Amino acid sequence: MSDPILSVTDLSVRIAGLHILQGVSFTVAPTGVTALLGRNGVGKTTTLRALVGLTPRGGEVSGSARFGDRDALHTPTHRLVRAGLGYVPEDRCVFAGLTVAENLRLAERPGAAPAYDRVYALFPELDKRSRQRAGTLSGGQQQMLAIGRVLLADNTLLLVDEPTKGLAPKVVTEVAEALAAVAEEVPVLLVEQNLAVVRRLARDAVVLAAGRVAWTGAADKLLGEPELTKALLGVGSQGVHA
Ligand SMILES: Nc1ncnc2c1ncn2[C@@H]1O[C@H](COP(=O)(O)OP(=O)(O)OP(=O)(O)O)[C@@H](O)[C@H]1O
Repeated sequence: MSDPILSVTDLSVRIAGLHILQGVSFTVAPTGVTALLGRNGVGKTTTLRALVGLTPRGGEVSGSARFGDRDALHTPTHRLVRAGLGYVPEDRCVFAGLTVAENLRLAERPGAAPAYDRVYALFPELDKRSRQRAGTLSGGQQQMLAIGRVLLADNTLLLVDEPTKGLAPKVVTEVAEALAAVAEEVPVLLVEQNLAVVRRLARDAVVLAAGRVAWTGAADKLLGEPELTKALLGVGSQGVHA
């Protein structure tokens, strides 16, 4: 098997006196989608934020996260971004007062030609709405803008946090379809609560529990065993279809 694109070893994060991650180790394959799963509040977002150097001020991070020839935990965020690490945060973080086109322009990287063709082929809606203020887009359109922004550059790994959260079922399907297309080009570490989306997209799964990795393996194996799914995630997987 090819080398992982990301190898996380013994990642620990303490924030505000809480030992949230207590020695998390896992790898992300260089192709396809790896789902990072776990019950609410287990530390999935904390993991992604630690990987991109966005742990809240005062938080303590230790361990290592090998990304290419770097340790992501000891590399400033802007260098990681330049090295091809794309991050789509949970709250989307679009600039509400700016237009769609302006949001995209801000995401251009100096010295690299922005791939507007790729973004508009995947999300034609962004092209149509280029002059609309991002704050007036629907939740699904804002999510597309947040994903579109990272796709302007040639990334080698995307970290995507709960992209379907709060979206209507039809829009969940649209976003999942778009991510499936994205994942054909670039590997994705995906935090996702919607197991239908996980089933649709993920080949590999990593499950966090009590600050550690509780299970890793094939996503379809996890979701194909209702008792395992229930034990690890606290929810059933039956009747889950994207
Ligand atoms: N800045 C912070 N200050 C205090 N506690 C925090 C902070 N950030 C995260 N936590 C706590 O750390 C734990 C993990 O949070 P995190 O958001 O990583 O979980 P999660 O698995 O992504 O949850 P969810 O599935 O609900 O989004 C939670 O108990 C949360 O309250």
